[in-house]
Amino acid sequence: MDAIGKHNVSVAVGASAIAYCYFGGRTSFALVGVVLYDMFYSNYVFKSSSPTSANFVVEPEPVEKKKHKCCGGKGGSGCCSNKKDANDKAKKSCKCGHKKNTKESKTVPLSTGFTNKITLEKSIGDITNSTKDNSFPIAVDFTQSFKPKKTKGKKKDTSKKVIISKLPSKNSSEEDVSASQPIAVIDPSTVKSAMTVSTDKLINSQIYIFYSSLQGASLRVANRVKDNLSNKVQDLKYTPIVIHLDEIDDLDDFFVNLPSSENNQINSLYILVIPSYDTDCPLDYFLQTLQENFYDWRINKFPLTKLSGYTVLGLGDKESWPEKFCYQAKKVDHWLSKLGGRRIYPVGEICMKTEGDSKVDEWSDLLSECLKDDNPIVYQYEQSDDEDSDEENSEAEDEDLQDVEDIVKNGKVINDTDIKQMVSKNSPTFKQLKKQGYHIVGSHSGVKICRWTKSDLRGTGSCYKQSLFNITSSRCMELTPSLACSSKCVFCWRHGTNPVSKTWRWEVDEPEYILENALKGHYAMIKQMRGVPGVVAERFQKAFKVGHCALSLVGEPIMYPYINRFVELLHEKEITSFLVCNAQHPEPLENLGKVTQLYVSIDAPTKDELRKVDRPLFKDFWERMLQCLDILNTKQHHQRTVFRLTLVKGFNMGDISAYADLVQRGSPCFIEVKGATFSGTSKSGSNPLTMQNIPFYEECTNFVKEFAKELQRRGLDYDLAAEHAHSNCILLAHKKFQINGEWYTHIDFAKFFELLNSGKDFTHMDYMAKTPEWALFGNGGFAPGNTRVYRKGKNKQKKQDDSSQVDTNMETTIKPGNDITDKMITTNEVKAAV
Ligand SMILES: Cc1cc2nc3c(=O)[nH]c(=O)nc-3n(C[C@H](O)[C@H](O)[C@H](O)COP(=O)(O)O)c2cc1C
Ligand code: SF4
Repeated sequence: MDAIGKHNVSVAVGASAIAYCYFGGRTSFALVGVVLYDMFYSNYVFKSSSPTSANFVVEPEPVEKKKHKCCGGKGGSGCCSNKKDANDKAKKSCKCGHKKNTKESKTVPLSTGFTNKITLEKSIGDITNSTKDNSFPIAVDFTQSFKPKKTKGKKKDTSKKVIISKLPSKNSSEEDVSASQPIAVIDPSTVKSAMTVSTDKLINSQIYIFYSSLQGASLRVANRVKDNLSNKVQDLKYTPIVIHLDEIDDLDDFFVNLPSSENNQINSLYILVIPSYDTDCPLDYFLQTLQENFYDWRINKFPLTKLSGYTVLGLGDKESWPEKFCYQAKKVDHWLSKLGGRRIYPVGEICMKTEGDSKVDEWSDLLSECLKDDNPIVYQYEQSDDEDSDEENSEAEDEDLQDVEDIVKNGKVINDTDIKQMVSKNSPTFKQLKKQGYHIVGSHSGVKICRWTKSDLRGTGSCYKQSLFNITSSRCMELTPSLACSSKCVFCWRHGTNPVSKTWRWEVDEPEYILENALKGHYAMIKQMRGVPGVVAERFQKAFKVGHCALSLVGEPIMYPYINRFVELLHEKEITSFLVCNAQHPEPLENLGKVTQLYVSIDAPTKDELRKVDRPLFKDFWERMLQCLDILNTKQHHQRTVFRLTLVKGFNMGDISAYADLVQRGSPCFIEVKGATFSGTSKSGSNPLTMQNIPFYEECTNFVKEFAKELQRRGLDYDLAAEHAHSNCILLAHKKFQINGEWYTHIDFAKFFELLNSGKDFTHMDYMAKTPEWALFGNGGFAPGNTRVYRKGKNKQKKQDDSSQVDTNMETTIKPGNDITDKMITTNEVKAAV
């Protein structure tokens, strides 16, 4: 308002006051009306006739303003406010309008009608400036005022927050709130409704009861909860479904995308029965995935808002783990709520040692009551949730920066805040692996004598690697420096008990320690063979000098951070290295040093099939595999490379042309095709294979013949080279290993070490050896010096047919039931050997 305006208002107010005192009542109101009309009219006429009015716009002379560098209110030497005014006083604010070094908080009425409290470090200056310039509307950035405050350095408030509330319904009173709803009514205005209110009845949802279990309690409890709910809540629309978390191929199917239902009309409600383990367990991976999803910018930050609700039932042992009682259940609850899930009932914490089933029933009864209640449930969104997430975000970033090197020093963990052992001695996984015959070395490595080592010791046959590559099974040690894997292959023997992870997240043992103790463990197991009938004395003796190390067994050896040093140590002891990797870790593959033979598992030829067969943890598993193939064809081209195909009927035997594409890309020296072996169906169902999925040898040979044809049709020079019919294994080799019409798929080990010790560069072409006649494709591949044994009553006819395969050059062998007692091993021989 200008000066004239202000003057008119004063006159009007004065006149009205006098008129009221003098005339009173209506007359004074009439007078005020006349004065106001005059004021408005004269102002309008004045303005519209002004030369600077909108009708007669006169552009002001452009004045070049001096460049002013804004200090943002911080002051400092460059700030104009440091210049003194005429009275030699420092100015309080600089030209940009920022108050100098003063933080003020004022309540500013905004034109929108809201009243917001904003920190005026910036805004006041803007307003002042804008007012001077007459440039409305005022540009006030108040978005900052809603930004969660950084809480770095501030101690996290870990005290529990009550975050479930019950919205008062029209006909409900305070008394209506039953014991099953121990929850305060909250002010709905504090609720972020976009992510909160469930309007649907909970009983109309499809209930999923997830569990994770190492010893079976959680499975039992999950079923108990299911039965209780089914019995107590008559109106449940759908029967609850119990699901093992470890069996879910892709957790995203449930925790990023919700289960698909008819036209997406059915809501889902999750109940999670979660045990706790202070040792490494599959839950660690589940928790890691939830956390990663929360921080993954590609994923909607609150994917679980579409759930009608969730609740967690924790199982634990309060007596033995008082400080960590049900800690993983609480963590699961935390991440589900962070992902937008609406907690419909508080986390149950049950000590299975002291409370058990009765407490489970109590918890599930109260949950039933809660499900029956058709009042909408509200999740109270707390601003502090955002603050926490900010803090955690920066913590997570810090963790990312933490290198494996930082957590290991002389094999000891130096930052042991949350780093577990992969397989600690008191864990159920350890016990299970022991039962399966593994010798666990340190906390993440294992050795096991495979059946071919035993068989070769007894002269009853050796492994396919002897036929194809010249490995002596009785001198071979099968070892893995990482019992954990980044896949959950359907044909894997581990049946889902081993730890899984995309990256190394455990304590690390030193390579020297692993090798020394692996050899000790291996020799101890060989020693146990001394009393086994049929063991060949010479082979037994030689077995105490390991000549080969198959880095495979279970798990993913290349995940071990010191894999290169470990291989070097093997070579120093003149032990060859056969490294098998699952094509999911391109970086360590690229950095891998020389190995005797480098395998890459190609478990399926297409993205879809690979997902089904390997159930990989990585989302970009296909790209990772292709990247690994490129590395084989470039940086690692000097190595003796092998594609390992494991054929599983109904999973990966359909698309030969797609396999050929991969061969073209990776250009391996050899392609080893092997029918999957049946390792039993797991109780948990984590291994879905049955005998129907195991191909017959004939099916494997047909596949390989077609494969060779397809490769040749593309001008790729591969052909059938060798076989080990007994284990359904056939070798396709590149024709560069065929010299003068003869195959050279075997390895000259002495030459390999000679080249290695020379320090010169060498390639796969420099240490090949001739494939013996018996190993060539079509000749069966049963190694001479062995006697084939059939199980009682099985294939009597076959025994006669195969008798021709038993070589006359046999080493001293003892067949079961054969009384060549003079060839039996004496105690002295054993002592000498050990
Ligand atoms: C090696 C080991 C570690 C455990 N660590 C914890 C723990 O840290 N906190 C806890 O509350 N319970 C702990 N427990 C107890 C289990 O969580 C409890 O027995 C649970 O019922 C096991 O469920 P499951 O049989 O489904 O695997 C541990 C049990 C074992 C064997
Ligand atoms: S890569 Fe090997 S250890 Fe890992 S899951 Fe597959 S078969 Fe098992």
